Amino acid sequence: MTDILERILQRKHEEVAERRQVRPMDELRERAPDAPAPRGFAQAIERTIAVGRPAVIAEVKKASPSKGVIRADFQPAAIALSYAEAGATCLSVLTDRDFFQGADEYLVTARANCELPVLRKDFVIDPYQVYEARVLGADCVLLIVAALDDAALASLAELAQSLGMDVLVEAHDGDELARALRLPAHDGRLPLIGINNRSLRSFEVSLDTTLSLRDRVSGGHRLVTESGVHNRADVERLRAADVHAFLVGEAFMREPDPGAALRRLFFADAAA
Ligand SMILES: O=P(O)(O)OC[C@@H](O)[C@@H](O)c1c[nH]c2ccccc12
Repeated sequence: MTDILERILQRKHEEVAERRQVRPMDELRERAPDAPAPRGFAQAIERTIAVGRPAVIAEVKKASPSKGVIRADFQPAAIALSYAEAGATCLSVLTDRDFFQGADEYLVTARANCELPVLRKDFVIDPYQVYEARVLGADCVLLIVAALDDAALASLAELAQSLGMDVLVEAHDGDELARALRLPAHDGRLPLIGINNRSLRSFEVSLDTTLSLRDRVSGGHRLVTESGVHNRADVERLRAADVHAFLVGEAFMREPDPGAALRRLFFADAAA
């Protein structure tokens, strides 16, 4: 079986090498302090949950390897605005070009068109991409446990946090979750813990992934459930299990009005 994660990571190594040629890391490092100040990604999530609302990280995603093109008429500025007006807490923007048809510009555009904190959704394997994320204005970066060894995971998380960003550390199973939970706090702030319901190896989706691991995430860690949330029953099942932060893409991106879809899924009362 072709392992999609391995293919993506192979290509990502090449891509980072290409980018370093065009724009050296020293240049990015020098520009990072001039980037727009981080908006407080984890803090926005905590504030939302503290007032009893679900924290929705709404994803701006044109296509994926498992689904192909999800949204043909793709306008990141309008999508970001629509999400913000519907009550999203944060945005997630795919920047990977070769497998998700994303772009760095989509992140810049989406962020410029609202006031929400933004996650750079990409396959981060190198400090270069962390500096790049901050220069683009990202407020949080995704780190995928399955893509990194412990040393790389810890140093990339530290770098992101030292640049003022939050980190969302993504796990798919108990072993990966244990590794994510071992990451230390930085200035008293722990990484956000993402549990991806979609296997990046087989594409299979099951909310049971989150539900079965839920109890292992406690204390100061905030759990974010990722992928495969499609209807109100899904949301209710997860909320009943004390899961209050949701990363959702496809269910919004397939609808003509993504913000209206967000409202229906999370905020409309049962009659609406
Ligand atoms: O479109 P969905 O099923 O709602 O999923 C969103 C998000 O969780 C998914 O895009 C994702 C989760 N982890 C990733 C890592 C890389 C690329 C994409 C992802």
